[in-house]
Amino acid sequence: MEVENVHFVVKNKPLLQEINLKAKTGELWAIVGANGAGKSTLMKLLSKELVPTSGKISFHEKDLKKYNLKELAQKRAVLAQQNVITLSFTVHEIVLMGRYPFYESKPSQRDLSIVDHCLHKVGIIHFKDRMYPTLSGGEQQRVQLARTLAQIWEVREGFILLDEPTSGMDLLHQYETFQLAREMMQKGYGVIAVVHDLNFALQYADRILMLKKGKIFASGTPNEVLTGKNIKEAFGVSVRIIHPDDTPFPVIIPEASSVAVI
Ligand SMILES: Nc1ncnc2c1ncn2[C@@H]1O[C@H](COP(=O)(O)OP(=O)(O)OP(=O)(O)O)[C@@H](O)[C@H]1O
Repeated sequence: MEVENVHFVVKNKPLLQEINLKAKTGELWAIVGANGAGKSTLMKLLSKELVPTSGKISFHEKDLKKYNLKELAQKRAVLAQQNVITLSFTVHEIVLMGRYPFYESKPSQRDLSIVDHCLHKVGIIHFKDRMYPTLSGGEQQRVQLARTLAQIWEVREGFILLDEPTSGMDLLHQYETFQLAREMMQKGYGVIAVVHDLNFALQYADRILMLKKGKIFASGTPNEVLTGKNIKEAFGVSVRIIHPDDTPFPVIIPEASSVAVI
């Protein structure tokens, strides 16, 4: 997935400017930045929910504009930031929606077994017959993750776009979600995820794109991008980055004295 000099403007207000990104399959990109930096807007452009005002986005070397939605749905899956569903669908029905691009009127046995497999994978098979609106926020998020996986499960060189995939999840499920994202990446998928927790980004991403006020502030490996200086400038928080002997990655700790009490 390649983004070349993309700008996105709404009512004369530039939300994104000069965005460049080249994400390959077999790579996990984390998009980080303060609230309002433009992360979700970029994810919407990557998923074709929005169209750039100028610049170009290509997917597998073809202009994203030239894909129809079904074709795109068979190659990439999106977990959006907001997934409000109040209708009385069961968990199974929601996850089966991930298979819609692959069947006409009736799901095949294969579709149904992929759905079960993804429900197992995300640890929610016991919710299969529950009504979706009765689940907690974190549980609903796991259902949406299972739907996203079900959509992409048999796609070769597919892309998974995750906008805050762990929002509402407890610590264990956050870890499991990032492990799963890495597992998918190792299977040959491309993964691009908006990540708020910089320690998760540091631990799990291959590459990081840091946005500030709609522009790229830094891009590169976690160690290159997640420096104390960059974090201070992009988030307004001083941090200490420590290197414990018993972890293979550094740990970012906010300096309490630098955070203003609201
Ligand atoms: N349709 C719109 N019209 C005007 N402003 C918009 C529109 N959509 C988004 N914005 C603004 O663009 C900026 C970027 O929004 P975006 O949702 O991409 O931020 P974000 O980095 O994902 O933030 P968060 O971390 O809070 O989810 C915000 O200031 C938002 O208010």
